[in-house]
Amino acid sequence: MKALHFGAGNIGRGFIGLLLSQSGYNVTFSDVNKTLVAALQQRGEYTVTLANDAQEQLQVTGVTAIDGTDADAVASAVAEADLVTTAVGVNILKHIAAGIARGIEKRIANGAGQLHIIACENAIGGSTQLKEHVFGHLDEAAQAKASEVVAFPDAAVDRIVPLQHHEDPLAVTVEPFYEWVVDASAMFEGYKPVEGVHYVNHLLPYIERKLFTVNTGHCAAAYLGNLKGYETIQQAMGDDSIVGEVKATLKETGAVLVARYGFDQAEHEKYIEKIIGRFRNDHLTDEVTRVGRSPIRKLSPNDRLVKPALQAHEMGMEPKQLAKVMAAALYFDYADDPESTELQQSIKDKGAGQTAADYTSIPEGHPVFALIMESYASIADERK
Ligand SMILES: NC(=O)C1=CN([C@@H]2O[C@H](COP(=O)(O)OP(=O)(O)OC[C@H]3O[C@@H](n4cnc5c(N)ncnc54)[C@H](O)[C@@H]3O)[C@@H](O)[C@H]2O)C=CC1
Ligand SMILES: O=P(O)(O)OC[C@H]1O[C@](O)(CO)[C@@H](O)[C@@H]1O
Repeated sequence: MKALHFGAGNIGRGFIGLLLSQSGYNVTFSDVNKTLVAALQQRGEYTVTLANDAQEQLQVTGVTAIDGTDADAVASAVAEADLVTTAVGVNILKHIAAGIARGIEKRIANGAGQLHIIACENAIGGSTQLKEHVFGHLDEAAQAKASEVVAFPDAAVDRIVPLQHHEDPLAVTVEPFYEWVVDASAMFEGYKPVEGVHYVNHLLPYIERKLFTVNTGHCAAAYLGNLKGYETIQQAMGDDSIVGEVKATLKETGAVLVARYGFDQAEHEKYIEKIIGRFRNDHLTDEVTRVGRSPIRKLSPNDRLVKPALQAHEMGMEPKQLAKVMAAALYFDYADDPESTELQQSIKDKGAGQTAADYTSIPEGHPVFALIMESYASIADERK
C-alpha cells in the first residue's frame, strides 16, 4: 500500500509518517525542502525518538520523497497513492491543491480506485478547505467524477513536536502522547483503518476540544511567557502565575466546551490537567516563538482564541482571560515570523485597536473587543 504525505516536517515525519508506516504503508513524502527530500531519497529511513525517560527509538523504514515543486512527480504520486495525507500548515494547502487536482484527473483517466485525502493541520475543517482549493482547479465534469472517487474527511491531530536541533536532518523527537481523530462519516464504505487512528462519526466536538484546549492553552503559555521574557514553554510553565493564567484560560474554553458538547465536567478537568503536564514535559525544549508562531492565523475568527471567546460571550460569560491572551498575542514581536512582523507593522501604522479589529474580525464596540483593548492597555502600563 502506498501513502503520499505532503510535508516531511515535524508532524509529517514524527507523527503521520510514523503511524502510516506502522500500518504497513510505504510512505512517499512530498516536500519543497531539498535537504529533507534528498536525505529521504538516499536513506529511505529515519529515527523517531520518544521524549520520555526511556528515550525509546522507533525506526521508520521503506520511505522516500519527491520534490514538491515537481508538478509531474506530484500528480503521478497522487494518481498512484492508496491514501493521501498532509501536514504542511493550513495556509499552505492552497499551494499543494493544483498538484492534487492534476493527480485526481490522472486517477480518473486511469480508472484508479477510491481515495481518501486527509489534511492533518491545526484547523477546523482542514480537509474540507483543501477540497475547496482542489476543486477550484477542476472543471465541472471533473468535479462530479472526483466527488464519486475522492473523499476529504476532516481530522484532528495532536502530538507536540518542537523544532528539531539534531545534526541528522531526518531525526525527530516527539512527545509520547498522540491523538489522530478522523471523520468516518465522510469516508467511503469499507475503508482500511490506519492503526492508531480514532474514527468517529461526529468530529466537531473532538476538533474543538483539541483546538480550544491544547492549542488555546499552548498559545496562552507562549504569548504570556513571551511577555515575561521566557524563551521556552518549559520555562514559562515553571512560573506558577503563568500556569494559573493558562488554567484560567482553559476554564473559560472548558465552560464553553462542556456546555456545547455535554462533556463530563470532571473528565474535562482531567483532560486539562493531562495537557498541562504535556506542556511541562522537560524532555522537550519548545521555544515560545514556535508555539506562538503565525499570530495572525491564531487571532483569526475561526481559530483557538476568537471562536471560543465569542462563543463564551454568546453564552453570557465574560471571556476576560481569552481576551488577555489575544492582547498578549498583539505584543508577539518576532522578526523571523512574517505574520508577527505584519502584525507589528499594522500596530505601528493603524494602532492596536484597528489591528485587533482587522485580524480578529471582532467589531469595535463589541464587549469582547473592549476586553481585549482593556488588557492591551494594562499590559502597556506594566511594560512602562
Ligand atoms: N508541530 C506540532 O507540534 C504540531 C503541528 N500541527 C500542525 O501540523 C502542520 C505542520 O506543522 P509542523 O510539522 O510543525 O511544521 P513543519 O514546518 O515542521 O513542517 C511543514 C513542512 O511542510 C513543508 N512544505 C511547505 N510547503 C510545502 C509544499 N508546497 N509542498 C510540500 N511540502 C511543503 C515544509 O518544507 C515543511 O517540511 C501545521 O498545520 C501545524 O499546525 C498539528 C499538531 C502538532
Ligand atoms: O502551527 P500551530 O497551530 O501552532 O501548531 C502547533 C501546535 O500544535 C500542537 O502540537 C498541539 O497539538 C502544539 O504543540 C503547538 O502549539
